[in-house]
Formats: sequence, C-alpha cells, structure tokens
Amino acid sequence: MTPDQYFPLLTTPAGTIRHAEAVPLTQLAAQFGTPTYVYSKAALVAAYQAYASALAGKRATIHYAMKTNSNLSLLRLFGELGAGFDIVSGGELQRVIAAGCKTDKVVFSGVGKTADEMRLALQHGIKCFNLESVSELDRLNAVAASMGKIAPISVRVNPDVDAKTHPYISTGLKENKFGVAFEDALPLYRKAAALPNIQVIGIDCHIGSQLTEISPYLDALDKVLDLVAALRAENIVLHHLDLGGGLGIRYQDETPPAASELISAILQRLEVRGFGDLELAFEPGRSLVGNAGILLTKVEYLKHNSAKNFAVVDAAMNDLMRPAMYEAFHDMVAVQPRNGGSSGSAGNPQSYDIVGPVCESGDWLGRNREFDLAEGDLIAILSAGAYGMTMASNYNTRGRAAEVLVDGEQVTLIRRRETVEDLLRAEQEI
Ligand SMILES: Cc1ncc(COP(=O)(O)O)c(C=O)c1O
Ligand SMILES: N[C@@H](CCCC[NH3+])C(=O)O
Repeated sequence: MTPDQYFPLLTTPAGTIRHAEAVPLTQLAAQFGTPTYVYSKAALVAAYQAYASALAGKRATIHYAMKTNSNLSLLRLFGELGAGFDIVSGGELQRVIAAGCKTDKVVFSGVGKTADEMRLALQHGIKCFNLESVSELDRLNAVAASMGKIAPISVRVNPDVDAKTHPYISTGLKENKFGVAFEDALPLYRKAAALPNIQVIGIDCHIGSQLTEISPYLDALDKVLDLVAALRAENIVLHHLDLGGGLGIRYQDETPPAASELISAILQRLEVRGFGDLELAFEPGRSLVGNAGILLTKVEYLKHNSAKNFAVVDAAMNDLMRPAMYEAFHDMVAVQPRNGGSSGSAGNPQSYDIVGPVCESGDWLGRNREFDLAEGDLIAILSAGAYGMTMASNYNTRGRAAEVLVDGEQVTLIRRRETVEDLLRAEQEI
C-alpha cells in the first residue's frame, strides 16, 4: 500500500515534496501553520460516489454519520452530492442547518436523546428517530403530543452479532449499551404502533465500526429481516431498512471490502430473502472521510535516550485521540523525504516514537516508526479524516488545529486555528 492509495498524496517529479492534490504540503504548512488537518475534495467525492454508484437505481439514502467529521464545508459538500445525515445530538442537527443542508433526510441515533433535542428535531421535520429504548419511545410520544406532531420512528435493533472489531467500537453485542435487544424489539414495535403520536416507518441496525468483513453485516441483516417478516405478519409495515455504517478503511494492512462489494452482497441477500422492495438507508462515516484526510505536523525536537528515540511533534493526543484511546495505528510519511526515500528512511533511518507535547505518557501518535528526521521536518499523519478533528479537545489549553480543504490547486481554510482567546471567552463572559 502506497500513501497515494490512502489519500491523493503526490510527490513532485523531482521526488522531493509531497502534495495534497496539486498543492505542496510545505506550502500549506507555511500558509496555515501546524498542526493542520488537510482534506482532499477529490477523495471525499470519490468515497461518496462509491456508495452512490453501488446504489444507483435503488430507493436508498446515504446518511453521512457526521460524528466522524462535522466540519460545515464537508457537510455542505456531502449535502450537495445528495447525502442525508445521521446525527447523535441536537448540536449536530444545528450543524446540518448551519451548513444549509436539508433536515428531511436526517436520522437521529443515540441512546440519550433529551426532550429538548427531540423538540428541535420535530420542529425541523427530520426523517426518522432511531429509537434505542422503551423509555425513549414514551418520552418521544409525549414530546410529539405536546407539539401536536407525529414522530416517525425506527427501532435500532441490537442483533447480538460479533462485528469482529475493536471492543471499544463494537455496538451490536448484547453487552453493548446500544439498540434494543433482539427479543424486545417486537413488543416495542407493537407498543409504538399503538401510540397516537408515533408513526412506525423503519428498522435500524448498526453493529460497530471499522468492520473489515462482510459476514457480520449479513448475519445482522438476516436477523433484522426475520423481524421485518414478523412485523409484516402483524400488519406493521416498514418503509425502510437502515443498515447503519461501520465499513472499515485501510490504516495499515487491513483489507476491508469496497463499498460496492458490501452493497452488492446486501442487495443479493435482500433479493434472496424476498425483501428487494424495501427502501434502504446507510449511515457510513469513516469510509467516506477517513482516508480523505491527513494531519500535517512539524517535528519540534528530536530526543534520544538509551531506550528510545523520540520525535516530539507539534500535534498531540488532543488533536488525534485515536492512538491514545484505542492504540490505533496511523501510518505516517515524511513530507520531504531525505535522499529520495519515500518515508524519509533512506539516509540515516532510525526508529522513533512520534509523540506530542501533552503531559501524558499516553500522548503518542506512532511507535517504532522508521524515519530519517531533522528538527523542523514535516510529517503527514495518514487516515486522519475520520474521528480526528471531531474528537479533538483543548487539553493543556491547546487550541484545536486548523482545517484546510484542497481541490486541485485551490486551497480553502475551512476552520481557522483556535486561539487562546477562543478558549478563554466562555469563562470571561461570566
Ligand atoms: C449509529 C451509528 N451510525 C453510523 C456510525 C458510523 O460508523 P462508521 O464511521 O464506522 O461508518 C456510527 C459510529 O460507529 C454509529 O454509532
Ligand atoms: N471514535 C471511533 C469510532 C466510534 C464509532 C462511533 N459509533 C474511532 O475513532 O474509531
């Protein structure tokens, strides 16, 4: 796997500077500073089109799971391409509105929806609430009644299948907090169908994230279809089937199926089981943005002791949480490889731990990486478009990174770097 297969990272003909599309990363660092998230419009569009073309001719909606990366410019781009959104908070709905996107293709997931969030979603006429408990159903019915509205719902079913992913990002097992246990779903639907301010419209299932195999999807689908059939027998007819998100990407050596392979396997199973007529919904996140983004960072210091070589960079766990949180692997490349080496390892390579300036031993971004480095060098951390900026924090009073969108030769700053004034403002207002 070469870096260009993760992200359109190009090398100049002279082999000296990596580019994001047509723009040298050195130029972006000089213009916007570091750390900076850089996204490729071409990569975003290609990832979306992979789903859209696999679903061409079908009644289906792609709801971008915006928790993955909720920058307004990305939302606008996906909205223009035809996407709806999967949200998990009222704040995310306000982002959809701020981006100028339609709210009638929004599905609302999450185990803890507040009454205020329900009200906001009902005011804006979202497509569907993906319900995760019986208490939530009662609350939604009451909120909708108080507004004189009917709330459209799906039940998010927890099919108890092993998604074969990291335990922290598996959501479809009994012990996970998500969804309604398979055996409780039918009674919940019966109850929902009888409530005056609820309209049953669909069924939903999301079994986890960073899935690299098709079989767990099909196992979940089979169980969900059993429920659809049981509901039909009781005259509870569903209009759509939402299979969630979860498709993995390649960070290192994973071999996830392409979106087209996953979708064709799902469509085939639906046909075989006699449910080819169901309208479909998907909630992809990571597979749309993960490999469309990098985090550009600068080496501040090289530090050596008898056990380790450290490259202290200006990005940290507060910018990219995934290594600290899940021991996740993110590949890295030198922006100006020395001596023509692709990762900067051709001259005097050494094994480095790439660490940030935050006061935690867990503040590392990569371990035992071969690099030929000097202080001041730039490193591109790959596969950083998903769950990067959205999980960033201000720990150590560090302003969050800038975000830049590249489209060919065109560069747009889509979020400026946070200043300390930004961080102090809410406290000084009191
Ligand atoms: C309900 C729901 N839908 C969609 C997603 C998107 O998942 P992914 O980024 O793995 O595609 C998530 C996150 O795992 C989720 O919780
Ligand atoms: N935040 C996780 C994925 C969580 C998925 C949310 N349901 C990650 O970085 O991989």
